[in-house]
Amino acid sequence: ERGEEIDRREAENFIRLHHAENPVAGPVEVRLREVLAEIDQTGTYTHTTGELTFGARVAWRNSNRCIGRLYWRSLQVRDRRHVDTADGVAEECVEHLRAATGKGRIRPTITVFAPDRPGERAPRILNDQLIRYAGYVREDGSVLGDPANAQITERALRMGWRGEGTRFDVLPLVVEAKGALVLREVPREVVLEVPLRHPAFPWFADLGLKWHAVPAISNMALEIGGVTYPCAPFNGWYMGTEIGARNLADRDRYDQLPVVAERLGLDTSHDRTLWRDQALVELNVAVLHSFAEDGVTITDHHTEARRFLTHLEREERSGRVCPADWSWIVPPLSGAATPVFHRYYEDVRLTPAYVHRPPLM
Ligand code: HEM
Ligand SMILES: N=C(Nc1cccc(CNC[C@@H]2CCCN2)c1)c1cccs1
Repeated sequence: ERGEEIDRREAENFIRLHHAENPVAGPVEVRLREVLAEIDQTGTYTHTTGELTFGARVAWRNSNRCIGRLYWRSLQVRDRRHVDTADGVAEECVEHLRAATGKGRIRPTITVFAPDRPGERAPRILNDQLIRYAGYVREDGSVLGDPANAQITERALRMGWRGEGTRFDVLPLVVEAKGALVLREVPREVVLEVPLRHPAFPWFADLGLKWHAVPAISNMALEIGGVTYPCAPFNGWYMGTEIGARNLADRDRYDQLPVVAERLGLDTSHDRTLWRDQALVELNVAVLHSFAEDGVTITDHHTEARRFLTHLEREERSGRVCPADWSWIVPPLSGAATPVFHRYYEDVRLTPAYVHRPPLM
């Protein structure tokens, strides 16, 4: 079958956007004629590397749930559209982590693999992120590690993988392409981690908590001008609250608030003592302090909120709408203590875009 028919209007809109914002790309009519002719002949068209790079950056600029868009122009784009085997994709994901991590100076990077082609499905990474901690479900239903990753952990175990059995076992990549399913360990040298300690409480280090430096999303598709790239892992750096207010705090994640509150000597007998809130703050202080002390890029929610409003004002000065989803932009800790809380946004959907892929059946 011809795969989904490329929407000619989407293609034309994107080519016009590219030329409007990049005059160096030359006369738009010439490129438009080429693209529309290629669609007529083959049912799709191939982006130039320049178009792909611009498209990936604008898709970030259009991401209405992202607070970190101020640096959208600096996204590093690794054009790997010629890579379409499971082994090739796994290898390039490892190289992506090496390139993006540095020694802690994290570089926002995306690797774009082969798109869906008429008659040939694109490769897919089954992990939600390139670096994830295993979640082992035990007989009594409790989970050792990250409960959010129980399903992919189960799949990896069924495929023969074995972890060390700690709370922070890095999962292998599971990649599917051309009907093959491949398991690939992520080499330790490309997995930078930060052990968590607190500047004022020596006992904090004894909790044995740590987190990985690089968040790299591998379960979203990149849509540019009617072409879908289902396999396009991208990374930035963390905002501390993601680790301290969600990953380590949520009850269906590492559920560490009661542990931290106990060690703080708080009265946890009633919510109204706000023991959860006090534990949250100290957990987030520990995350920001540990990353900064190890020279690993991270941002706090106050700084990031200010940067986002700077970005929004710049976009409006450029005559563009800056779409934003209030419920995702406002941080999960101290919302009203940040400036992004105290205003409205336009939650429109623009393309190019990063979209959630339909779940694999
Ligand atoms: C450079 C530093 C960056 C920071 C600090 C940042 C921060 C964030 C945060 C905190 C979220 C909400 C995540 C959640 O609550 O689970 C988010 C969402 C998002 N970010 Fe960014 N981001 C950054 C870079 C990027 C880059 C490089 C891209 C893509 C090229 C990107 C695309 C997105 C998208 C698509 C979402 C929404 C995800 C969804 O709908 O599930 N961000 N960002
Ligand atoms: N800092 C980051 N955080 C981030 C961005 C997009 C998506 C996610 C993961 N979000 C999924 C979780 C689980 C449900 C709601 N939040 C994290 C980045 C990840 C990749 C680039 S920036």
